[in-house]
Amino acid sequence: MRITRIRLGRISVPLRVPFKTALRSVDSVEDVVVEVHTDAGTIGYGEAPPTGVITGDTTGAIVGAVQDHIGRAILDRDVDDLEDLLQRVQRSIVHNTSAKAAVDMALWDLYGQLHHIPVYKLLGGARKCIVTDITISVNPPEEMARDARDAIGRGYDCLKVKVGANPALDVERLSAVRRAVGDDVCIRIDANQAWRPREAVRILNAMQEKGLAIEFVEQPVKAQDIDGLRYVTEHSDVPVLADESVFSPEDAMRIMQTRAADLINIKLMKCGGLTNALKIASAAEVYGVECMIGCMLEAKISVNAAVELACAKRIITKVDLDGPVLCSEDPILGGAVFREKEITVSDEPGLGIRGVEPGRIAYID
Ligand SMILES: C[C@H](N)C(=O)N[C@@H](CCC(=O)O)C(=O)O
Ligand SMILES: [Mg+2]
Repeated sequence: MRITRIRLGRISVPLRVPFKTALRSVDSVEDVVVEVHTDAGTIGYGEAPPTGVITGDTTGAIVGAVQDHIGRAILDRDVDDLEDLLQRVQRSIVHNTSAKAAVDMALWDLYGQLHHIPVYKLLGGARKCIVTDITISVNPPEEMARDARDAIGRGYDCLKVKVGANPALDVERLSAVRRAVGDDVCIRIDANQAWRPREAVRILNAMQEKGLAIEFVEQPVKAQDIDGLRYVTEHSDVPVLADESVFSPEDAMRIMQTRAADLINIKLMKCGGLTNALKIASAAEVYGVECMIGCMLEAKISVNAAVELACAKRIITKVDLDGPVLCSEDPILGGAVFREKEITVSDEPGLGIRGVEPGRIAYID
């Protein structure tokens, strides 16, 4: 099975409500779709979101990286030479992890199709169903309490609450959310790098004193401030999960070896795809560090690839794959079934994606 063509397109999917974090505010998912075509008539699907504030990747950069570098490195080659292809993707250009992730997952998709096996089984096949949290955007406290109540009404029992936009409000925000949902709901928080280390410890301690029962805090301080991250890990009773501080497997190793965080958030868009995500998961198994599988604001093609990984590996104990359920519609055909918090992986060969609804993709030819 030879790779004959790489086709790119853009999709736009409106969100139910604006997505707001300490880093950005957006109304829709605007992603690049990658199709890797073969001479057997099969297509491998990938997707990449332009999350410039986290990965540095813009739409233009993703398109340019695939067209001018990554695509050229795999064109005319045999899908069965998977190991070589995956290495070619990673070596074709530095950085550009979202573009690499999109092509990497498309290659795993084709390899699974070639050998008639779903990717989650190829990678380990630990389970068929996972349960995701849902994100509550950072807003004034009463608005967040209302959004949290709505999420519980939709059946969610774990909330990922965004904080950090005006940190003086954060304890009040969490108090309002906890009051609104009661004690049985799991609440994790994500500061998206907004706090300074000592400020983080002060806020987390205040939340603990108020009995707000925070499961863990995600990325309390700047991505590059590993000493600051370790300071929060050592001085707060709330477990710390490293997100923006961990892109590569090397980053993950450094964090685990120096105990700078208690948990790691694996995202395909940060590490460059399933191939490096597997390395992070293996390193985490060695260190006994539980992982979360996360996503950017993404539609279902790329989140579906993350579902396959989560269903393959038991070291992934926490799931933040709410991209598709934050959207007001789903134009992607096939893949995992998202029934609000319950996600069931596809048993089709490869990643199980059948394409994008007609008229919903704008091809870049
Ligand atoms: C969508 C997911 N729940 C999430 O919060 N992901 C990121 C932010 C993604 C983005 O800005 O697109 C995170 O920080 O965990
Ligand atoms: Mg995060």
